[in-house]
Amino acid sequence: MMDSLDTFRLYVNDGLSDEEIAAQAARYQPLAQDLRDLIVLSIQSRGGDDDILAARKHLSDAKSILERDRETGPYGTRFNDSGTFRTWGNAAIGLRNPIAPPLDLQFEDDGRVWADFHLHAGYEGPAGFAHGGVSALVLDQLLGDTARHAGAPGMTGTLTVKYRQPTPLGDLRCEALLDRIEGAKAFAMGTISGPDGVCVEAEGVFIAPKWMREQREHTGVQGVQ
Ligand SMILES: CCCCCCCCCCCCCCCC(=O)SCCNC(=O)CCNC(=O)[C@H](O)C(C)(C)COP(=O)(O)OP(=O)(O)OC[C@H]1O[C@@H](n2cnc3c(N)ncnc32)[C@H](O)[C@@H]1OP(=O)(O)O
Repeated sequence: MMDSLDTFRLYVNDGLSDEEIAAQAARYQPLAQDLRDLIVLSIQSRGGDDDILAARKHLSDAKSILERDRETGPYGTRFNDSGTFRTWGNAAIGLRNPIAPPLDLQFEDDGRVWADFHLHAGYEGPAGFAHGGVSALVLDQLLGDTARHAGAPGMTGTLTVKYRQPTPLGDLRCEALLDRIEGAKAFAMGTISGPDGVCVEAEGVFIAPKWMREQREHTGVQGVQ
């Protein structure tokens, strides 16, 4: 089990300049998008044996190239001296993660957090609709980031999800607000909406873990992102 020390090892100031970060984003983001396209093609291709074998050979070559120089393990949270944070492996917002829809969260001054996003055919649960676990993933991230945006970052303690109507695949919007903060706990609520209105509602409790609260007491620093 990871303890708080292990967690801190995944919070790294890697000293990159903002220019270097922008160059990395420009390099790796298109790769994640290509892989997202491949996820959809894996489901939708009608290729025969020859086409699929040929495509797999290209993918195998791509894997060999990408393996030449690589890291191992999770990406963690990286930041630099100017305070640019990167969670590029994150399953919901990670710029380098093709599993992420991704959510491009918008943070408003009034505390509201929202994103327009797209769920492709790879997020299917019931025929033609989004998997309920994927909706929960989106809402967990959205509400967690809403708590963080309000200055109360924390781990999800409880996420309550109410599925009002099936969520169609395709273009969707999610939005959330902070409800209140009580000590170590921040309460946020939000929705996912499709063309016919709200499909999913959620409430979440985000809790600053004990070690983070102790760190705050000792250092006065609010904690990690
Ligand atoms: C690495 C760290 C960075 C964190 C900063 C991240 C910020 C960046 C945000 C970006 C957005 C990410 C969005 C994705 C977020 C996930 O996906 S997180 C992953 C899923 N969640 C987890 O794995 C959490 C696992 N559980 C835990 O780590 C611990 O049980 C918790 C939730 C941190 C609480 O532990 P604790 O600090 O020891 O709690 P404890 O002192 O016993 O209780 C504190 C208070 O919380 C209440 N409480 C405790 N557990 C619960 C619960 N499960 N439900 C409701 N209330 C509870 C207690 O009753 C108590 O209330 P009061 O008595 O103060 O009224």
